[in-house]
Amino acid sequence: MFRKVLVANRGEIAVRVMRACEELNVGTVAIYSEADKDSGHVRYADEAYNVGPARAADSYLDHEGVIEAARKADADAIHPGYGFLAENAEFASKVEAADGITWIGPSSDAMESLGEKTKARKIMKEAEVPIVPGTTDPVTDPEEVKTFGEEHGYPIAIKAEGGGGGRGMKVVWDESEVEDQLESAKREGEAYFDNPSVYLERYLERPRHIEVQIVADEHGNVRHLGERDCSLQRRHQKVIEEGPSAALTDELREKIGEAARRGVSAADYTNAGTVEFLVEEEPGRDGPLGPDANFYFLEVNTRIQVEHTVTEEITGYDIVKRQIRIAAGEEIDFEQDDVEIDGHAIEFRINAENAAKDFAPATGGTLSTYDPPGGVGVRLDDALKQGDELVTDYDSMIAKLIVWGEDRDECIERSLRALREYGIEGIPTIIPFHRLMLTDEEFVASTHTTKYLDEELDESR
Ligand SMILES: Nc1ncc2cc(-c3cccc4ccccc34)c(N3CC[C@@H](N)C3)nc2n1
Ligand SMILES: [Ca+2]
Repeated sequence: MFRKVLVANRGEIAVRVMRACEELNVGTVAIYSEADKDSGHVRYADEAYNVGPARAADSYLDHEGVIEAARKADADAIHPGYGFLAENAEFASKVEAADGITWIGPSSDAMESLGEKTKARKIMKEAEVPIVPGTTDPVTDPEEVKTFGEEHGYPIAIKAEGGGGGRGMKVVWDESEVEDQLESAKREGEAYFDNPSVYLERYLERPRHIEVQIVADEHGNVRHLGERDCSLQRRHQKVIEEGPSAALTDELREKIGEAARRGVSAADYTNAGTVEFLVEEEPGRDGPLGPDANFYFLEVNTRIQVEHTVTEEITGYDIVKRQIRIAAGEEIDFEQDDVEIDGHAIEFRINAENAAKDFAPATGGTLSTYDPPGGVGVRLDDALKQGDELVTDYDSMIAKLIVWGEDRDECIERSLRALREYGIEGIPTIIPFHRLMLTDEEFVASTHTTKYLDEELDESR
């Protein structure tokens, strides 16, 4: 086991990783930028190193600065958290090459191959994981798109090979849009991902977005820890995640979980990761998806995710501790059949944004009141205390409220109670928005699909 881990991140996820280290009797090292010198993750760590000015590129994203801090602290491992350098294969390979410092995450090779969407699709196809019908090689000219359209019909998704997350997708609704959309997809690919290559997929109009949590050790053991339903999104921004998915039958759950295991094994993937799928409601069917509903591989997230907490609450496994233990060479000590999903959990991202002003991020302020909720089934992952100054140099998420209930209804009731107890004054947050969502009948009926919030919000605006 490691002696000391440097957490190359900030905020709630930095404290989350340090809590796992504490339980493993591993020392904790924080890094911070000028903007974070009084922040919670610095307070929590055994020791802390300033890595530079507020600008992320000169601090949290500075490869050499982070590795130098690990050297100074004599840390023997680095955990990247999510965001920042978590999926940066180049940084991972620098850490792999740094003597005496272990990268807590998948190998840089696995990150490389799964980060390139066409390569990932080839690997999945080989492993007999269903992929969204489309190409596994890049397309370059409009004729190829039109031929695809004749064969598969419209709409077509044109995706950037280096894309993922909420970016890098153009939807072509009919043949007349092909030239323009192909050109803009290539331009965006070049601009955002430094890679103009694009590929095609049939565009699924009302899919559910299901993601499967994976843990895999360095001895060939791969387990899935069930799924999370992230269909409630706003402009590709997740605001509420939950698990298990009310839309899946046990049979479909098993099929999707086994497909995820096969896929990551084929990619020689290790540590924690998430396999994203789109699940297509059967035409004309309502309610839970039928046993032969179609599910398709979308992409792999080669990092711990914000919403890993939902899986921890319904399975009881501490995924971050598993990451650290796997990176230290330990074998996974449970079988797939030991994994049980118990109850229901919902995670609410607490963003310092003003929902009434189109979710505009807060521009500053002091947490004059900070009263966290508590009680049965209520978990709060944050790095805040009353009186803290809001740091606005990075993303707007300041905490995560995760609620567990014996079933989804109890989880919703308990969430409403926790959101009522959660007192924050001095900055705007989206807590009122979450309270509203929990009373929305489509949410409660859990029939929403990925386009839900954009439509809902557009109507309500
Ligand atoms: N062929 C095909 N059909 C429908 C899709 C719908 C989406 C999508 C669109 C809008 C919100 C989403 C939320 C979660 C997951 C996916 C989406 C989608 N995304 C959005 C970003 C990237 N993660 C992939 N790809 C899709 N691909
Ligand atoms: Ca190394």
